[in-house]
Amino acid sequence: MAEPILQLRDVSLSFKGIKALNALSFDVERGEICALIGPNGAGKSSLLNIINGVYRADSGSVSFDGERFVRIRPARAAHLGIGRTFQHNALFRHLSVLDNVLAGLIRHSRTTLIEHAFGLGRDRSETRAFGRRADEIIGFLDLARHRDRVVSTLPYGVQKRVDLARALVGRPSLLLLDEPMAGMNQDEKREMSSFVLEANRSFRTTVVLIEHDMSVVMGLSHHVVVLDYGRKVGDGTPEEVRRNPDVIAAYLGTVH
Ligand SMILES: Nc1ncnc2c1ncn2[C@@H]1O[C@H](COP(=O)(O)OP(=O)(O)OP(=O)(O)O)[C@@H](O)[C@H]1O
Repeated sequence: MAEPILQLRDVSLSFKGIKALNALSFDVERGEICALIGPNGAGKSSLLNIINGVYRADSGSVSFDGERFVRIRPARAAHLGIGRTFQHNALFRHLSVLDNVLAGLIRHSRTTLIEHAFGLGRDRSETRAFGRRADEIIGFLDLARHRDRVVSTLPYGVQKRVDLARALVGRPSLLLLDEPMAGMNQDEKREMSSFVLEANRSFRTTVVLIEHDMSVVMGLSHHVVVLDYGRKVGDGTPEEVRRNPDVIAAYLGTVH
């Protein structure tokens, strides 16, 4: 069997005595959509922050694409192919959709400061290539009619799609989505789900997403991992997790 794209082994993290993650281990298979669920404060965002290097685990390890690390710098994570969106979108609100999507390529630039300053060959060809890639992803996410609009003037659901475009334009092999559907109505959630699924299928992007809406999780994911107080209480297919009594007690049975 192929090696999982992501392996977490005994990952622990504390904040001033609060155990955000407690000896957490699980695998994510290449090409799957894996949902991370659990009550508020269960440790889901902290885990994404460890995978893309925003936080350093106190102990344990993460292996991505065969490379094992305890701490990885965010720039290195992006370079290796880990893309990320944030819970509260971190877009440049006063810039256009196109400029925001192009910002997702900054870490992929090979142009030096000198080449950039003097508009030398590599700068010009890179600029053209980046423009093409940005337009491709803008088209893919049905954002073409918004391409030159300032982000702050767009509806919330469209802004979340711009955030997805910015994360996808770097062609990540692993895409981490922190509540991509938070605050959306049902139509917007359906639309966003179909774009996540399309990205997974068309680009073979492995997806790890945090989501609270169980109907979205059950409809979209191949694999569900359930956290409660930093511990794993469920790990399996959506059906297995739905039937797991520990999960029902920890999460599905509680008002969220
Ligand atoms: N930077 C931080 N400083 C201090 N405590 C933190 C920090 N980040 C997370 N925590 C704590 O770690 C625990 C896990 O938080 P985390 O945000 O990872 O949970 P979550 O499952 O993503 O929650 P939510 O669903 O509300 O986003 C919580 O007790 C939280 O208060």
